[in-house]
Amino acid sequence: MSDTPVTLSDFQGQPALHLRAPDGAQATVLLHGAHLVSWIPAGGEEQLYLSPTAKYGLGASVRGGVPVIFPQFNERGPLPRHGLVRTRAWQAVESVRRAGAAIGVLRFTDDIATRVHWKQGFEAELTVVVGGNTLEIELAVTNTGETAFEFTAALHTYLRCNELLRAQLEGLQGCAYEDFLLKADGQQWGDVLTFVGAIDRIYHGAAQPLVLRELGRRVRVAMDGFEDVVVWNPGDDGVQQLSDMPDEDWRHMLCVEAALIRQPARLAPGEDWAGMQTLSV
Ligand SMILES: O=P(O)(O)OC[C@H]1O[C@H](O)[C@H](O)[C@@H](O)[C@@H]1O
Repeated sequence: MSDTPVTLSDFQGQPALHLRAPDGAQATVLLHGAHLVSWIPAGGEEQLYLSPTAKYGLGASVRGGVPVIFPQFNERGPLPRHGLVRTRAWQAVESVRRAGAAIGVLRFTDDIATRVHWKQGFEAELTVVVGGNTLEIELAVTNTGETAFEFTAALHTYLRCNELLRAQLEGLQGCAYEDFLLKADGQQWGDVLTFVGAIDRIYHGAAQPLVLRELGRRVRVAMDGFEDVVVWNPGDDGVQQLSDMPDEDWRHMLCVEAALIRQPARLAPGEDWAGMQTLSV
């Protein structure tokens, strides 16, 4: 029904929450991984990149949208790459409309499969708020166990680009970064980052918001609670190693990830943490 803010729908054969604000702004979140796969601002067009050859279903990590990374970023620790929750089913726990926005909340609780890798009790909650020209994504984590734990995390957002080679990312001036490809540290001198191919950097201490700009459009990316920003694109060579992305598509996406990597968060039993990424056009 058109005035229902959130409906359970089907996306590529997967159960998904479809959020629709009164002004027509929309977002779609798979229960699998609490993975956002689409965001269309009011009166606008799709702002996220989603690979047309993405894989879905049991155990798959979806190429594009917003993967939720927790409790370990990449291979920086003993756990599976990018953690334990992006390939698991979450539960839809709440859907409401407030102040012109549609809101969906999904939850994941530790289980026997996560405890095989990580013995901690935890609850992760993803809240998605869509309305007008804005999308808010909040990740909250609670330590529900008996012992303290540390974690790293990210909202691994794939922004859509018309042409990456003519796009620029602004707002990282002065930030220190770790370059994963060059295995070197650096510092961003100019305010404008442009792209010629692969990039994989973790920036620290970003001024906010960042702006991804290209001819005729721009997307702002603000962060709260996430201290790092990962900027990733596989480039021409790297994309050929990805079985779930067409070769030419590296020019149509840029990951600008709200991340917590350099300084992991530590939660004592009963404590919680939350971080938010806000996208706006
Ligand atoms: O292919 P995935 O496991 O989804 O990882 C995709 C990318 O994620 C992050 O951006 C990392 O910084 C990259 O090193 C990694 O290649």
